[in-house]
Amino acid sequence: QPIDDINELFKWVLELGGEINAVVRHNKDGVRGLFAAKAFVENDVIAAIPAATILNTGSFNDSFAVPTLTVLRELKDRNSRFKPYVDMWPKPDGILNSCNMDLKYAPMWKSAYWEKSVRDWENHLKALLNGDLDADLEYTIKEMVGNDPVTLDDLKYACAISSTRYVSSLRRRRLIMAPIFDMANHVRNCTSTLSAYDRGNYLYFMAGQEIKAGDEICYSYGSLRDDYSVAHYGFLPALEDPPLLSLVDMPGFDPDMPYSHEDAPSDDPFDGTPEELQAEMARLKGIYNVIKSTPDALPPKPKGEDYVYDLMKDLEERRLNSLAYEIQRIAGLLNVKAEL
Ligand SMILES: C[S@@+](CC[C@H](N)C(=O)[O-])C[C@H]1O[C@@H](n2cnc3c(N)ncnc32)[C@H](O)[C@@H]1O
Repeated sequence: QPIDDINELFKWVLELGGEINAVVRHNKDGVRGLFAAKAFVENDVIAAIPAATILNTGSFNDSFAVPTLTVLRELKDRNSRFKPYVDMWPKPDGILNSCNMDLKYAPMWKSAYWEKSVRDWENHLKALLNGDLDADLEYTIKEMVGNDPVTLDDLKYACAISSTRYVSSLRRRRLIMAPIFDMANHVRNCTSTLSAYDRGNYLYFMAGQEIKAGDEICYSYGSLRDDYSVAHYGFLPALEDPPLLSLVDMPGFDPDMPYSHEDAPSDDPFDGTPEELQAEMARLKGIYNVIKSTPDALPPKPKGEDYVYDLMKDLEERRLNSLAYEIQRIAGLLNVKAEL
């Protein structure tokens, strides 16, 4: 995630009437992020982003093809009016989520749900490329990008860019991509907010509390569980204490219910009658044993050689730790010894 072209982006946003009280640099983990250029108190404006710089990537009801093709259109258009913004998007090797994860990693999920999800994304994007979905789509590839050649990798990249960067505002119920704001990295309990898009033609990014000059500015992408965060954003959030079960390992997880940030699963620890606790402990042990006994699909690699491999192994370790923690907690309630 380079920062060479950041001045062009800032210049463009300011020329179009924006205000930016932040700078972009890499944080201690090497991740590009947004940092306070001055001290803020609650409700101070971190950035005022003019409407003319915001990319509208479709409605909540549109298919995945709309944000994907909107981003692809701007990537392919040499005269895009969003060029200073497009130039700051991560390059294909600097972005990862289910849209562009190589299928060789799919078995590393050790979860039927997530493995299917990654394979489904590839199949959707292939169907989009082949025109198999045209009759069901809001826009076809040709309608959006004309005669420029389009590859599966182009679609995977555009899909990953849009789905890791769009946001919605309370008033304007669209998927929108807002420069500067979208440089803020995730912190689960971050209090900074995005205005509803109801004051003038600006989207305001506002401090949720005091922020010291030079501190990294965060935004909460929601209550991301580790597995959900890897699938949708390609990173593991800060470790929680006590550890949180992965989304797919939670007692109420229903593979047929789409996940919604507004209705995120509860963090309240499971409780019930001794029979219910016994059943829950057995369910968790079952998952734990399946993960432990599933052989790795890829040969071991030294740490630091392959980002995706390391990420998937770290996710597996976190999953096992959170399962072990929860099994032990329930065993404590039942006054029995947890055998793992
Ligand atoms: C909206 S962008 C944030 C800005 C991004 N770092 C950039 O330079 O373009 C979302 C992406 O940033 C990265 N990211 C966000 N929060 C992160 C965090 N807490 N730790 C590591 N990477 C994070 C992930 O790659 C994610 O897909």
